[in-house]
Amino acid sequence: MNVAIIGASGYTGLELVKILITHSKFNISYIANSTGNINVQDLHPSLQGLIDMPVEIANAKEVAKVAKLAFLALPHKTSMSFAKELLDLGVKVVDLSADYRLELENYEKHYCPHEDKENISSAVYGLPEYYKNQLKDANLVANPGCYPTASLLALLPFVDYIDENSPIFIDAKSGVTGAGKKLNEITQFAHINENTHAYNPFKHRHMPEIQEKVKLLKDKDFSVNFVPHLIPVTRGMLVSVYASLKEEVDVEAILEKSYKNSEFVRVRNSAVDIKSTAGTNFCDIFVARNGKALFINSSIDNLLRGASSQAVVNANIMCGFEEDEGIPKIAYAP
Ligand SMILES: NC(=O)C1=CN([C@@H]2O[C@H](COP(=O)(O)OP(=O)(O)OC[C@H]3O[C@@H](n4cnc5c(N)ncnc54)[C@H](OP(=O)(O)O)[C@@H]3O)[C@@H](O)[C@H]2O)C=CC1
Ligand SMILES: CC(=O)N[C@@H](CCC(=O)OP(=O)(O)O)C(=O)O
Repeated sequence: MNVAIIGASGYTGLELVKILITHSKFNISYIANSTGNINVQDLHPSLQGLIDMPVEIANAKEVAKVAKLAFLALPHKTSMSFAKELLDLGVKVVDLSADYRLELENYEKHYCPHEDKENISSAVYGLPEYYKNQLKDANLVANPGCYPTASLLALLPFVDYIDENSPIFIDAKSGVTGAGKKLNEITQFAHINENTHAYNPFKHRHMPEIQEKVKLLKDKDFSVNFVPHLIPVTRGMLVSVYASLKEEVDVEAILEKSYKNSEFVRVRNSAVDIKSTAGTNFCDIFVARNGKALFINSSIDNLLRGASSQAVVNANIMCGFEEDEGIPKIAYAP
């Protein structure tokens, strides 16, 4: 099946190219960014000798001529205009941005006015462990944010057992590629090298995404206290959830049972680390309990399980292919 990658000059766009080059069912037929006029090998020298294609100036009508599905690795706000046009032209869309992740009211409260309101309700949230059936028939998939992916996979199995009257804290740490390739002050080498800090505590736009999905999936109005941190690594994300249980339950058994059929969640018997998932679609999770105090620990690669490999898993499910077709599983460790 021919597919397009729009936003191929960005960090997640490059990861999509790398995965799709060796995918046995998807064939890259169109690659674009905002300027075009370059070969993909010159855009990304790491791809030299592996793929020889022009990079186009993104144009939905041209996509529809050559591809049946498009991956949008674009900033939010930009994505929705392309998605709307592509869907009208009969092209399936996997959107890596935030544009279709939230219900309309929540989106407009935390982002901006939405320009494609009619497609929001048909978008399926692309967390395969919880939305697989809906994904099979989807034409539009909203790929989750990297922080919500790692946080929800850790938190959801325990939602029914957590005491809602005690605060729940999600402490999350991301490598700098999480911020995309554009320059900004906090991702500059001189700032983040040998440095680390929280940002947007309790105010990050992924907090409402986590809360909304807990409500939709578990019918619980949890208030989560989400604090992201930037750490001086290129890729990787570590999440630590702290909460109180209603009673002392067997948390390891709950976790095992939740993911016993999930190939891409690995239950670990000791605290997780980011190198063991870097380069893969795995989410590693560990849980521990001290009386009623609960600690859940998850790790993903922000660019892969947090974005591009999860996007390809979603596309596999949408197109009736094996879920793990072409999906990276071997970590970059050491
Ligand atoms: N980085 C991460 O870990 C994660 C990112 N995401 C989301 O995925 C999306 C992509 O992220 P990321 O790869 O990091 O972003 P980057 O900033 O690295 O890349 C953005 C891409 O979008 C392209 N682009 C921007 N505007 C246009 C336009 N008008 N027309 C065509 N192309 C355009 C850029 O092209 P050009 O070079 O021409 O400017 C570039 O290829 C974002 O929505 C992000 O929030 C989601 C989860 C994790
Ligand atoms: C380190 C860093 O800056 N991370 C980004 C999140 C990246 C991501 O996955 O978010 P979206 O897909 O919702 O953009 C941030 O905090 O905004």
